[in-house]
Amino acid sequence: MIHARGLTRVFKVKKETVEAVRAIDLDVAAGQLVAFLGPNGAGKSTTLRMLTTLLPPTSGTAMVAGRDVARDPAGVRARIGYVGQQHSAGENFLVRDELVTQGRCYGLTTRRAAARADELLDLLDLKPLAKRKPGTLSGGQRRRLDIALGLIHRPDLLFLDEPSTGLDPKSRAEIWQHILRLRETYGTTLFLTTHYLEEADNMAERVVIIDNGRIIADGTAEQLKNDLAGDHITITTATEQEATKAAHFAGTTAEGTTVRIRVPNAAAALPDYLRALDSSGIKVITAETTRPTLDDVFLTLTGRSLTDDDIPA
Ligand SMILES: Nc1ncnc2c1ncn2[C@@H]1O[C@H](COP(=O)(O)OP(=O)(O)OP(=O)(O)O)[C@@H](O)[C@H]1O
Repeated sequence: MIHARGLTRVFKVKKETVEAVRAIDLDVAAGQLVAFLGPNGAGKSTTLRMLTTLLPPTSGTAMVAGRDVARDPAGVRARIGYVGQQHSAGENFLVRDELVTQGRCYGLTTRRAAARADELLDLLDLKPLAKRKPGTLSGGQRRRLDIALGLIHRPDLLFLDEPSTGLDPKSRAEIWQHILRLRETYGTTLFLTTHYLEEADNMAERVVIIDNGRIIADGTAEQLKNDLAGDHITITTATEQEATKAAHFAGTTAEGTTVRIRVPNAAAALPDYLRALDSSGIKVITAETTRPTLDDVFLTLTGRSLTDDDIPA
């Protein structure tokens, strides 16, 4: 559904050159749900804008929904939907009328546009709001309308830029329910960016991480966590000397009275580690095991946290 090779975008701002996206290769199969992650300024939006024909690549190629983004942008646009960070509905029409009007813009007959509007109002639980103006909807309702508008022409592939950002936790959960439901109903391929790592971890079947314009990891969340981060065992001891000794056993260093070690399977490794410490006379006060997060994956790869807002663009 997406095949990009050497996709690159360079911006020239006065005398400065910004390499926003650097020669990325990306293949997404039909029906996949891919979460595209990266810190601020990593190149997510620029990639999305190139794949959706909103921005021409500086070099490289991309076939999206079977069409070339450079040679046949109109063909790409007819086959994809794009839900950007800005709202897609104006304020002039009521919700259902907006859907019908945008359907007509895609060349649907009034009858077919109306039928499609009703189908989407149903799918996205917007039926009771059909006669409201978009400006009167809540944030979550408005986002559902944006998604409905992105789907009006039955695209095979839907791009969503930060679909859950700015919503309260309940509305975020609802948006995800709807995203999963539309995938189940239509088999739509979904490519989305998100800042919420737990969402990517729980919902996406594939996670692609971009940093500094380059793809640095690509796989299922489980694969990435197992291969690149591993489990952790954290113990605390009564004294710093004991912690230093306990850390030495595991080939690491202690922080005060805390020792944190990385192992492939923490639940299996913990009993042996505790026995070894016990037989050396080291008294362990607390012990816990933790599974890694996608942030641990990013930390391993870059030495920085994905959730760190201070990461320079
Ligand atoms: N029109 C532009 N002119 C100059 N530089 C740009 C332009 N658009 C993006 N950039 C730069 O390209 C880099 C990538 O930006 P992009 O918006 O793709 O990042 P992002 O990963 O989407 O970030 P965020 O999560 O903050 O939206 C940044 O350094 C940004 O400042």
